[in-house]
Amino acid sequence: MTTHFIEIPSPRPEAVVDDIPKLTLEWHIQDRTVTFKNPATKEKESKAILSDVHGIAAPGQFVAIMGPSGAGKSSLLDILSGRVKDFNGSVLVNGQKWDRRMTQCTCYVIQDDLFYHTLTVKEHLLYQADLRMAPSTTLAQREARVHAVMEQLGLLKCQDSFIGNASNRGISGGERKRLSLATELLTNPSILFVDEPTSGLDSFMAESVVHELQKLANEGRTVIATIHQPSSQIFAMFDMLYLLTNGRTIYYGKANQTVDYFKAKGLNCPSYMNPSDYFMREIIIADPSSTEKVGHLLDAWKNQEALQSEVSTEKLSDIVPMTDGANLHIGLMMQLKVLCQRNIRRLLRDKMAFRARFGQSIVIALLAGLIYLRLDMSQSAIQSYLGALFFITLNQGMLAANSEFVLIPLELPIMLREYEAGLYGSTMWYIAKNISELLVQFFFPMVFLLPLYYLIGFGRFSNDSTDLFFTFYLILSLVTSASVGIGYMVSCAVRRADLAPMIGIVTLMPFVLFGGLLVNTDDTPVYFIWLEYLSPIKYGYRALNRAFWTTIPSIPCAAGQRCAAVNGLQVLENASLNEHSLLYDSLLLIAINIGFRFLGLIALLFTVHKKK
Ligand SMILES: Nc1ncnc2c1ncn2[C@@H]1O[C@H](COP(=O)(O)OP(=O)(O)OP(=O)(O)O)[C@@H](O)[C@H]1O
Repeated sequence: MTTHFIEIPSPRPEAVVDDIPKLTLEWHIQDRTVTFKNPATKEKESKAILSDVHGIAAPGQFVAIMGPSGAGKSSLLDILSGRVKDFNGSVLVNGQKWDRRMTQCTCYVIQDDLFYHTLTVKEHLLYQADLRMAPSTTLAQREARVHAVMEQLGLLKCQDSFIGNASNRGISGGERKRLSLATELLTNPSILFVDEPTSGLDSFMAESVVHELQKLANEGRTVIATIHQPSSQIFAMFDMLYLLTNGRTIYYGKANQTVDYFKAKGLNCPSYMNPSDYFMREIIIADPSSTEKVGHLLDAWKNQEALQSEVSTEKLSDIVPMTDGANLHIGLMMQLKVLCQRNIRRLLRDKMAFRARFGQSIVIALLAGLIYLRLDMSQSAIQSYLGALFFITLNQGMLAANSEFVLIPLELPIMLREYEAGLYGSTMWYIAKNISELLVQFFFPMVFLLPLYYLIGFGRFSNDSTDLFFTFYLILSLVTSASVGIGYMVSCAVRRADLAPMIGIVTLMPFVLFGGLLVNTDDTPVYFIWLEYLSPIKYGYRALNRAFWTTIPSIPCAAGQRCAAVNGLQVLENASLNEHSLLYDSLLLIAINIGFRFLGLIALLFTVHKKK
């Protein structure tokens, strides 16, 4: 008989790990129907994406779910892993209903490997161990576990390499996939759900990742993976094959018996052809003749469907997950600490972003400093000073908000993934982000202000130039922080890196218009007054002006000349900037900052709620 398989030496049961609870998963799905709005007809439509789908996966088995595109593979995996609960039918673990405790014995390895690219492999795993492992574990135990999973998945040699991303080359695609697996293995799960572990990998990398999955199954775990176009070598590593087409099961059984099964149904896989390619071609529904052929195959499977795998006898009540069911989550303070530490480390590591922001601050400061270099105090200079102070406030506000418009949407998928894995609440992530990034909001205003202040010479007319400098610095830091608050609010609400900057600019523009220079406060239309109250630019600009002009006792005014103002106080009065004290504006900057951040949190909670 022609063989379609290549023998791959496999690390069989001698590697079985005793302390993994043995879990058998059994599913009987009558149907899963989705309702959606048809964009063409604008009508609501229902579509059955899975019907009459049954199966069983035992400990030690590596089950591959395959089928043409749209067959329902990911939908099935979502149901089996408990991510989707809206279906008719049941999913049982060792014969009992899936409960929350069991979730701790399973993991879901997603297709998109999402990481903070400036962390190293080992750092990423250590933070994950801090977040995932039971609070009763010691640091030494967590480090030992991280070392063990790195060793298990062949990541030791790249443990100190940056993970990287598309623009900063880091570890390879295969290593990223293995890192995704390693992350989930930290808690030693019994059942692994893996969504397309080989996508985007070359054949060698794909094989090495599937080999790791095979090893994990051989250790006594139940591994269920959706796989696209496996090579013959990869196909030979599957224990069980679950073939779906059009939302229905067309075959489920031993992978190495598939060829014989289909041969008996009249589909003889040609010698030396990859069996998976052959089946995919034969079970795809493309035209009326294939509809009829596939219909016969579906009926044939239905007639002989018998799930023979043995159900594990281990009782669910005896199973103690490694994460220690009673005390799964680390405390809130520990979550906050780990999230803050991780955020600070990844930000400090992002040297490119740091240099770009640093360079941007210096270049703009030098440019503005040279334009307004050592301005004299004269009637014509009043306008220039007002312009310089507005530009300084505007620049800090715009730059600070702008960078957040893009950064949060890029970070949200990582947060959502970790949130779904139950590592922390979204509020805790947001609080940690707010705290850990505060330092940055006080650093860059200093970089910007230091050269600019002395180039323009704001302190020349003051008795205490240093005091004025630090007043300027404090105001600019508060403007920066409030603008970051706007950035958080907009990006948490919009959630898309391509749209958030556009919406962000539209949000900022009214704050700029009513910032105090372009429209005199006394001339603001009544129906837009509320925008003035929310503008950090206005409070910042007004506070800077008050700090500066109160140091100007007189402005030269020649006899017969029409003078706009003869001292600083008059300038403030003419521009309607004399209404409130510096403390008042500073407190309002803090208040709107808290308000924007609070709205950002509400938007984030809404995003998370919608994802559920
Ligand atoms: N929420 C939804 N609304 C509308 N259609 C959906 C929804 N979820 C899934 N589908 C449809 O159900 C079918 C199965 O989708 P699923 O993603 O499970 O297929 P798949 O086999 O994983 O496909 P692929 O291999 O291309 O990823 C597809 O036709 C898909 O368009």
